Amino acid sequence: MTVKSPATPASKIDRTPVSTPGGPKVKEEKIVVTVRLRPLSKREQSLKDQVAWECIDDHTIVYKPPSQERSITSASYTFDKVFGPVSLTEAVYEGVKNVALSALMGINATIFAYGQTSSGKTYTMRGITEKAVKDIYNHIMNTPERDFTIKISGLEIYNENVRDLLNVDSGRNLKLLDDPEKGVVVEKLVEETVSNDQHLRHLISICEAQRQVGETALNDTSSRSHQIIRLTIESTLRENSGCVKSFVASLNFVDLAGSERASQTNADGARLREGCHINLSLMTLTTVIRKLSVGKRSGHIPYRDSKLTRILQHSLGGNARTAIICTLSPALSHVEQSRNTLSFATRAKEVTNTAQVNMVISDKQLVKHLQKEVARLEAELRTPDPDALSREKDMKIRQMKMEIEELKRQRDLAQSQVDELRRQMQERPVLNPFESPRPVAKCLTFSGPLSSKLDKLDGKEPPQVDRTRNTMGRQTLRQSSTAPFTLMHEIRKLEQLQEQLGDEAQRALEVLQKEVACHRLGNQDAAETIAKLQVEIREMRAVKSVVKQIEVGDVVAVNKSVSANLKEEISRLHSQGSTIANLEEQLENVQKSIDKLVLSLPSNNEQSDDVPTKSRSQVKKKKMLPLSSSNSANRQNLIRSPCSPLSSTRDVLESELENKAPEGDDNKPNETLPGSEKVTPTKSEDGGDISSREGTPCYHRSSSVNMKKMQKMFQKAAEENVRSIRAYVTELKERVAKLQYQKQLLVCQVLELEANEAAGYDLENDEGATEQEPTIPWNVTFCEWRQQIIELWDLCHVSIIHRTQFYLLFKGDPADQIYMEVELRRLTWLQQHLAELGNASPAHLGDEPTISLSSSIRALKREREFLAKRLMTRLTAEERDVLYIKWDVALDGKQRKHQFVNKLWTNPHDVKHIQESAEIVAKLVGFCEGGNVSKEMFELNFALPADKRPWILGWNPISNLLHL
Ligand SMILES: Nc1ncnc2c1ncn2[C@@H]1O[C@H](COP(=O)(O)OP(=O)(O)OP(=O)(O)O)[C@@H](O)[C@H]1O
Repeated sequence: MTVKSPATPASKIDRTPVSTPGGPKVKEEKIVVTVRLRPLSKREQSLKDQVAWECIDDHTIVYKPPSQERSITSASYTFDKVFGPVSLTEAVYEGVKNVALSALMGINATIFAYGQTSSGKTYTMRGITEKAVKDIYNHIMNTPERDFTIKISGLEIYNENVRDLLNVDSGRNLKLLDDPEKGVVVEKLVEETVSNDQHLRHLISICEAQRQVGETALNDTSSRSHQIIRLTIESTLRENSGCVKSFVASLNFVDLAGSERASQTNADGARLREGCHINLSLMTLTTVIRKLSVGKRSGHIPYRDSKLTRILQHSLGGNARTAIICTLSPALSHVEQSRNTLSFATRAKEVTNTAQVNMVISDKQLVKHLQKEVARLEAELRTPDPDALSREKDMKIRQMKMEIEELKRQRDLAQSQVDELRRQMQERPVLNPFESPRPVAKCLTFSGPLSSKLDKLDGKEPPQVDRTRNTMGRQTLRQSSTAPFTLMHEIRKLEQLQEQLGDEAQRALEVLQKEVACHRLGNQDAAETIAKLQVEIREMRAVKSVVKQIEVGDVVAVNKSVSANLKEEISRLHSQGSTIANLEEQLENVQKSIDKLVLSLPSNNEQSDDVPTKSRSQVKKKKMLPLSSSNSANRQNLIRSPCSPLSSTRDVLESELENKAPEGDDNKPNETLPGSEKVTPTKSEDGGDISSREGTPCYHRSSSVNMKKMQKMFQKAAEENVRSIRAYVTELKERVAKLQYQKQLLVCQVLELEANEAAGYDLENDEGATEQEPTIPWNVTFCEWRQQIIELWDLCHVSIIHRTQFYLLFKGDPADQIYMEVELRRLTWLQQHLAELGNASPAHLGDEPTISLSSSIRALKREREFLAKRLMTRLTAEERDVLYIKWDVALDGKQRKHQFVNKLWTNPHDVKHIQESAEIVAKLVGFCEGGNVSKEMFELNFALPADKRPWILGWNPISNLLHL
């Protein structure tokens, strides 16, 4: 049943155009032009007309006159597609299908047929319309998520009058109106809503039936009007989506009347009049096309000169995709008309349209939607739907179940990680520096991604690195794709090792305490030192307990939630930073105390020749007595701990035993050890009774020869002990520094992991890819990393003193890997940071320094000025001249020193240049290769990564020390 809605003609649809986000997407596109050459008609055949045209390929049609017509110039025409006499309408439709179906996506489309009378326009357009209708409905069937509404209107322009083909009663001449939004609209034109494809076909057939047709000499059923069938296709996402925007577009099927010659059509009377109107409007169309083909800005386009061009204005160089099918008769008798058609087609090829997706909000639709929504809410308020409530409850329960499952999974994962950790810890007993046969440095072993690296630090394994470390960037991302838990796991392990390190330090101090205890009895300075050390030891214990408290809390936290925010984790590490710094400070103090203690040792005192005899004898007594006591007190420990930092004293002690050195116990002064002879008090060197003079009954008697020997022996042992302790403390410091690096590395990984997550990297895939990468030797990686570092230094305008220091210190030792990696990561981050920042001023946060390209360049300039000054003080005039000559600085040039210094570290790709620059800067600054600069100076500040800036300032370069 036909649903007519005369009250809502196309021109009256209530709609508001809506721009697509970011403005309408306008697509410029040329009109699609195809040509269809029909077979000779029966009439033409009967007149023995000849075929004058041939489609030589899919795009080219050629005029091929019969032999007697050779005088006429042959010509060829090329189009988007040409179809020969045997081509089916299906094929022709395929050539314009895309244009037609654009209307389903909100893009206006027009397909029209142009050609002389009887060339096959109606024949072709019928087929095209039929196939388009079929495809439209197929699309609707396959797009259930959208609601489609199709409306149809039909009109003809007959003798320059517009008629409604669906409502012939509306009048013979409908008015054209200019709508500011929609352009030209036809007043009172009926637009019928289509219920289905059959309905649409039916309505189309009504239009065709209503069209003016007349018989001419060329065509029994010649269309005497231009026919426009317009489908308006609107589609909206289905109601429950809540979307009120719709695609809306019109699809025009235009079957033009054929151009004709009165002489050929034998028209007279009405036919002649029709022909005149037809030709007139087609001429306007041709003019419009011609003008458009040379560019839209070529002046006035006479759209208004005919109703046809007015109505089709959007389709001609406007907001529509347009396809023109030019139909041709192959007959030689129509060659001139065919040439005209091809000429029109050639012009049309050059016309550019600007189609865009049309979206509307229908006010009615919007109001309807809102009304529905209000009604639903009201209904809900009045009577809450028990089903809806229970559905909601079910959904929540399902959600909670899923969350519980996820939490369980995370808990199990955490548990398995903890178990694994435990297992590893059991397999690898905690190393006691006093019991382990291995050097203490070997305590730094890790499992997981860091383990190999740290093992390599020990220099045990062949120095090979993962290829993914070959370069930063993508490889780094892969490497950093460690799961958050693994990272936290690593952090925990580091903390455990840190605690272990604290224990070692503590034990070392205990030994030290015992060691120096002997001095208390005989040396005032030593006694003070001991007191100080004891305070330090207490403080260090306090530090350790703080660390422990934090760690215990965190282990619980880890078990509670594996997916805890990694940033919080880093904040926590940051808070520990000061604790670690305290520990280091304590170690520093201990070392100072030890230095002081060494100075106070008898050997140092002995060197003073001007010590009065009595004092010297007292000193001797003082040094002798406590030493014997000390060694006896510590002997068991030392013998038990062959690899302790005091292990070097072992030989001494053994030799002492071999020499049957006197033994005793402070607590059992009068007892002799089992098996030893009971000795009587003896005179000391100066003839006095030691026990009586010192008032301490615990000293062993010996001959003066033995005593001397013993004194020397114990003195030597004491010196060695203190030296060992000092070395050990230094080592501990280094290890603390390394731990700091490892933590920093983890922080980097966390940052990268977060960045990766934000960027949506498929970490698992990346990990998979990483596993397949073969490993490459460390020396190769080192060279690559160093080159990258040098280039990044240059890009980021890093201090050249820092570069020099770093370059000279890290030369490829596998143990340097961590320093190299941290530097590379730091610089990579810095480069990105500077690139992101551009010329913008960096924000200030509190008192912390800011980094920008300009500030870095300024700092580097200041540094070069400093070095230029040093050039004058550190080098002789001759040395300077040699350098000037070598570095191409004119000896008589102005500002030679600045010129020279400005050349240092400027070519990151020249190895020789880099090496020489480093050597010169080292000389100017006053440090030699690996000399007075320790790798520890590259210790990183452990800073909160949320800000990140302290990290990029992280190194403590010597330039800081120089207060540049
Ligand atoms: N490709 C074709 N194959 C076979 N027959 C065709 C083809 N094209 C057209 N014809 C036939 O040629 C005749 C004229 O076709 P048609 O009426 O479509 O021409 P027209 O261009 O619409 O003419 P007019 O402008 O006078 O209306 C018809 O009988 C039609 O069946």
